[in-house]
Amino acid sequence: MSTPLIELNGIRKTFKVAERSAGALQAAKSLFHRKHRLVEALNDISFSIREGEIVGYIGPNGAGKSTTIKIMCGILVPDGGSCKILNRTPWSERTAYVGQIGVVFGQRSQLWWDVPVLDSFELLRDIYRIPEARYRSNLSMLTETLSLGELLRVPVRQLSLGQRMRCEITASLLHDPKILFLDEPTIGLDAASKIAVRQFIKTINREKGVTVILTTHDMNDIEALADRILMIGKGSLLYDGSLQELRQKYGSRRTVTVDFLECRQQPQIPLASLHSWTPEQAVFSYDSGQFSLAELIATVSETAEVRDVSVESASVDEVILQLYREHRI
Ligand SMILES: Nc1ncnc2c1ncn2[C@@H]1O[C@H](COP(=O)(O)OP(=O)(O)OP(=O)(O)O)[C@@H](O)[C@H]1O
Repeated sequence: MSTPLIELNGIRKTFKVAERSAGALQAAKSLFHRKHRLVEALNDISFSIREGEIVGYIGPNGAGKSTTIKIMCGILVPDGGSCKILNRTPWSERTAYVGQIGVVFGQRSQLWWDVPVLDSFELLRDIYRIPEARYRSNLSMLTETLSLGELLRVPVRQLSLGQRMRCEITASLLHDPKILFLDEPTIGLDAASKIAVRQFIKTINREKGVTVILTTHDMNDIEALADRILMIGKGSLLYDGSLQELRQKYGSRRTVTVDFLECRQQPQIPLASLHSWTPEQAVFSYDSGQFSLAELIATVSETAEVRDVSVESASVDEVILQLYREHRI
């Protein structure tokens, strides 16, 4: 087995935050006696990632995802622990390191706001010292795949969010990075742009072997992309495994809608929860590990004649929510 490309061991990070008092008098007092509190953003985070993986880094708001990504990109220095990526320590070997990674922060831009997109790309070419031939071929591949076309001549501030995001992704890949860090890459995008971005991420992973680490709150991103999920909560790593394993563990809940010709009596099914009931329709949820749909229908049919049945499995959001609940985060 190949050695890990990314290795974090016991990473810790605490932020010191100034406390503000309410009211003018208290605010004036706090100018002289400033109170601080400590926010433990990361507490002993360890994981390793191999070349070619697509890893979804998930967790609720404030869990520590962005802090971890910033440490892995060399933007933040942890208080403790070690982080080796491509055999380098990101924050202490930044100059040599940044040429090997690509970074997209969905909420922040790496492009120069007032100049046409192409000027930003050319600046990046000079910063990363990308040979002209490689720059041209990468730019033409990315322009075509991400349908940039006319956008290249437009100043960044005039782009829509979806257009800008496609340009950000291009900017992060011009220098052929080995690893791509994506912090909420589909935030605010419309359905078509989300699908285009996801497909593109898959393509560069498959065709160029780029290792991808992405944080997201959109579980469809995870479903479409991630081979593996790392889940963080209150600064600690709580889950490392596949979505498939999670589905097996938490995804056995089913919602069943039963249409009746006429049901005069409230249907009762042991071990299933009845959510709603009218003489025409009843909605239940049940655990498919406990009994089968056939058994459920047979029991309901004892009460009234069944006209139609539809079943829904738990969505990825529901599966992830159950995982959050189990860990009380
Ligand atoms: N620069 C900072 N100064 C003070 N506290 C910070 C700073 N950056 C992050 N924090 C705190 O550290 C914790 C983790 O924040 P982080 O941004 O890593 O979470 P996140 O998982 O990315 O959240 P979200 O999903 O909301 O973006 C939070 O409590 C946050 O308030």
